[in-house]
Amino acid sequence: MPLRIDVITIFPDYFAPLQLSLMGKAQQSGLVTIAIHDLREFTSDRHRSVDDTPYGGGAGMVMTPEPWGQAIDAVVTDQSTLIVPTPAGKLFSQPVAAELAHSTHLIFACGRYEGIDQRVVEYYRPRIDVRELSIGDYVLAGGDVATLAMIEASVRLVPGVLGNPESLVEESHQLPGVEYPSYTKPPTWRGLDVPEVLLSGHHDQIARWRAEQSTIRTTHNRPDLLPGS
Ligand SMILES: N#Cc1c(-c2ccc3ccn(Cc4ccncc4)c3c2)n[nH]c1N
Repeated sequence: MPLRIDVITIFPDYFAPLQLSLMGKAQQSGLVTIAIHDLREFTSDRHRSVDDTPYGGGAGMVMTPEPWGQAIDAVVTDQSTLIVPTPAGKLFSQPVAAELAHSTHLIFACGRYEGIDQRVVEYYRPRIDVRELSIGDYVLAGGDVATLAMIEASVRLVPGVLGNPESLVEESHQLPGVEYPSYTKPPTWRGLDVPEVLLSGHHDQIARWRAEQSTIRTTHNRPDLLPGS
């Protein structure tokens, strides 16, 4: 059963990259199906409006609930998980990507402006799994880039999408800490040599060196990921 993904957005063109590379191959292989829906197709006024002023005042505009209700109702099933990217969401992570990769149907609601009327989340929460997710502690202009990131991180974990599942084992955020540095040909580049141990053929020594490098890198770049931190 392929993973089905429906993306609802006012900027469908943001998702053209999903036809390329690994994401494109995943769709061609039938492991994943991705459909992009223009929210404005679900409006009923001649201006195809999707936003209005916020109750309670404040800057900016808020996306009105009805177009979202019409758009989500058009694709939702009782197997759906509704993902709402928002700066206020729980942090998206590799474990969350793994959960999404094993879902049946994901609906991404890509908001813009100051976000989507909260009643959309409130309406669907009793009916299906609803997850408000953030991709990090910085502010984007909308949910589209976050959705691209979450789709790519999740789809690459769908069994069969990656040619060599081995490559999933040693990558950052799978293992405790971050991954070791990588090198390839040429053996010397602009006077810089590849670490000799990697050319030695001694697999135990290489494994030990890589573990040391992972710890050094994690300590320097992501001490928060060190065991016991
Ligand atoms: N995931 C995620 C995000 C977003 C995000 C996601 C959806 C929307 C919809 C609208 N905006 C703009 C906005 C809204 C409220 N406050 C400030 C800006 C969004 C931002 N920003 N940063 C993240 N890590």
